[in-house]
Amino acid sequence: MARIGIIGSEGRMGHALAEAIVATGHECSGGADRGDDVAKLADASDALVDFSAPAALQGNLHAAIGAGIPILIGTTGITDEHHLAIDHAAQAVPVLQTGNTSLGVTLLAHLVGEAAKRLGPDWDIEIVEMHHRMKVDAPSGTALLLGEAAAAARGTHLSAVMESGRDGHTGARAEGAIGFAALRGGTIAGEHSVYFAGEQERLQLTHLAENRMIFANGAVKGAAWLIGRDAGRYTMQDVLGL
Ligand SMILES: NC(=O)C1=CN([C@@H]2O[C@H](COP(=O)(O)OP(=O)(O)OC[C@H]3O[C@@H](n4cnc5c(N)ncnc54)[C@H](OP(=O)(O)O)[C@@H]3O)[C@@H](O)[C@H]2O)C=CC1
Ligand SMILES: O=C(O)C1=N[C@H](C(=O)O)C[C@H](O)C1
Repeated sequence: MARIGIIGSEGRMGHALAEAIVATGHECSGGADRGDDVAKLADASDALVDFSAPAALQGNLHAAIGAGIPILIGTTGITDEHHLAIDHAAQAVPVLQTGNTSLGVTLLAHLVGEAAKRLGPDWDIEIVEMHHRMKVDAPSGTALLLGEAAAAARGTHLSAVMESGRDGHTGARAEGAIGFAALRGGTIAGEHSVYFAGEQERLQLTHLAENRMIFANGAVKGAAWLIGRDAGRYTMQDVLGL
């Protein structure tokens, strides 16, 4: 039984996470929201899970380091600067950052890498995602994670090949580009499709989240797995053994 502290506890994921923690026999050590003392929550916890906002990230990492406990970061919309801060924190405590904690997307990322590797550079890669009307960041963290998996399989970095937000006279698609499109509406928990478009044929890999409990359950699994690990940066692939 682990004591798990929730950052962003009043949000959609915060509520789902509280439910998942109890359902899996763990204990919720409390919640921290805007203006609350995260260090106090960290002191009462065996692990922290962050589903809040990028602005809170640095303070959350400090709190985890101060208490000497692991932290799982599920918050999306984070920048290169945030990633550097995560790398730095991972020298002191176990840190897992991911745009998606679900089993299905973790496996999908692996499949996308395989497809990108085996199909080769002639197949154009496009990633389409759709989320509920309240989502504030685009492309989604999951879309970026899938794009990174495809780019890595092609021996490059997503930042070098990413095409996002096409509008107007864009010119032809750049060779080797990985394109992104983001749709928003309704109450959709999360849909991601990765298209591999070749000559006269197309492969489409899709994940449909029917309920955000899949993210909450994965986050609890990840947080519990981090407890007792050496300091370092971990992934959901590590947790699920994929
Ligand atoms: N990795 C994954 O598997 C998943 C990641 N996510 C990501 O998790 C994040 C949260 O999503 P969701 O729950 O839907 O969003 P919500 O907006 O419903 O919840 C976010 C919560 O965090 C609070 N918050 C905002 N700023 C801070 C801060 N500085 N310190 C502490 N708390 C703060 C918000 O409070 P207030 O209302 O006052 O702003 C709100 O209660 C998003 O980035 C989302 O993309 C979501 C699902 C799965
Ligand atoms: O904001 C959400 O809701 C979600 N965010 C994550 C993302 O940005 O990919 C994960 C999931 O798709 C739901």
